[in-house]
Amino acid sequence: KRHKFWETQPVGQFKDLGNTSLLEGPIEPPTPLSEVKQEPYNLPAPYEWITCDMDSDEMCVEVYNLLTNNYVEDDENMFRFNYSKEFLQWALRPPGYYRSWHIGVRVKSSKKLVAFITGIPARIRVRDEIVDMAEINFLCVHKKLRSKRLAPVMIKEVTRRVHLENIWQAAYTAGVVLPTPITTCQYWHRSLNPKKLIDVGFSRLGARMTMSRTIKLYKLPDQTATPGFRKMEPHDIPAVTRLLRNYLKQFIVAPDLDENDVEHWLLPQENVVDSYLVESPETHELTDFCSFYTLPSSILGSQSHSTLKAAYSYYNVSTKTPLLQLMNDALIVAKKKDFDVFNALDVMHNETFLKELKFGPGDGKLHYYLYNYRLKHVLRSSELGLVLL
Ligand SMILES: CCCCCCCCCCCCCC(=O)CSCCNC(=O)CCNC(=O)[C@H](O)C(C)(C)COP(=O)(O)OP(=O)(O)OC[C@H]1O[C@@H](n2cnc3c(N)ncnc32)[C@H](O)[C@@H]1OP(=O)(O)O
Ligand SMILES: CCOC(=O)c1cnc2ccc(OC)cc2c1SCCC#N
Repeated sequence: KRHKFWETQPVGQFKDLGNTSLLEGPIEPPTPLSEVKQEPYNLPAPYEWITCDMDSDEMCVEVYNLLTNNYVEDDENMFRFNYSKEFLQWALRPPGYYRSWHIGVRVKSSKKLVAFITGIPARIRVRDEIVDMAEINFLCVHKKLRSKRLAPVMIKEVTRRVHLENIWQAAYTAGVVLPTPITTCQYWHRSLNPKKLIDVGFSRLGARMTMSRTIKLYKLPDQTATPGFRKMEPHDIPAVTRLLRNYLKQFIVAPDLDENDVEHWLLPQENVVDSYLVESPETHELTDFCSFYTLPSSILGSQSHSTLKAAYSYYNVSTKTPLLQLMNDALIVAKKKDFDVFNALDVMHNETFLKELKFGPGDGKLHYYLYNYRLKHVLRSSELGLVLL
């Protein structure tokens, strides 16, 4: 498959696979800032760049509407991600964020927003190296402007703006195969509302299974099982940071989170992110942690339902409570919060609980990528400690 754009980029190329003489690390050295292109890339005549100020509610609504109608759909066009406005503001304004990395394309005449791409700064550890990176996300071109090679221009422009901040690496995921994944993960789904998933056509009644038997199969207790299981609160930030930093050490690629990062990414926010921990009733020490984020999807082509309420496993740490029991408690609280499904990737230690907690494998894959950073070997998904939104 020809990748006319990606073959020009400093990313692992398919032709290099197996070439063991290539060293791990940056593919190209940084450019002197004076040599970074100062002006934006050219867009086709009718379009202009706009920097999207996500503090502006009006701008947020425009971004929300573009993504709601034009962002990622599954292969069967059953669902389309429907990130909420408050989720987008959370995802795009972490500590140290750059407004200039929130990039839109407008139609000059109508001022209509027709494309979007974002970056946020992140410290990512790769083995023993801590690398300042940009996490690239929300690349979206309006359905009516597809296949016009706009995406490469969007990507080059965000790259240019990231370079201007003296950052030379990036991390991103995609459902499509590009040069070259550092690992490929599988989505797993745990039904919480099996009747709805059957109504919309995602799940089918098992052979020799009635609807009531199916509902019973996925039924969860009303209360969590772990003594000391409670919602995370602000005063927990230092202990959660210690717990998470220590746990993530075991993975080859993982975020290097400090207390400011933990405060932003893991302090509960309604309809955005939920975090729970286990505080030992005897010693009051924090022993375990689990979290999930809220990402609804529009249900395309269903008369009976318009929105799927989905929870996505985020970062989980088990040091005393078995991960199986901790995640079952996460399922219980997600069900109580009326989620229809709890999704998880097979990253970190997730595969140790997926089958036992009645997750089923999805047919979608998620490929992880690094930009301008070569890894000697493809990673197993269990060697990955990074979850992107
Ligand atoms: C140091 C800092 C570095 C920062 C930058 C790092 C890199 C960040 C990279 C971005 C990470 C984003 C992560 C992220 O947001 C999470 S993945 C979600 C991406 N968005 C969607 O799937 C939304 C629906 N689809 C669309 O809006 C369009 O189809 C898009 C815009 C996807 C492509 O628009 P289009 O109208 O369908 O296509 P053309 O304009 O004609 O362009 C075709 C070229 O684009 C390549 N392509 C297609 N999909 C891609 C994808 N998901 N990543 C990267 N490249 C992708 C494709 O291989 C081809 O190049 P090739 O000819 O070489 O094969
Ligand atoms: C019921 C299980 O499927 C999903 O939750 C879901 C929802 N919305 C999507 C929107 C776009 C989409 O494009 C890949 C997939 C989904 C999926 S499956 C993969 C995500 C997970 N887990």
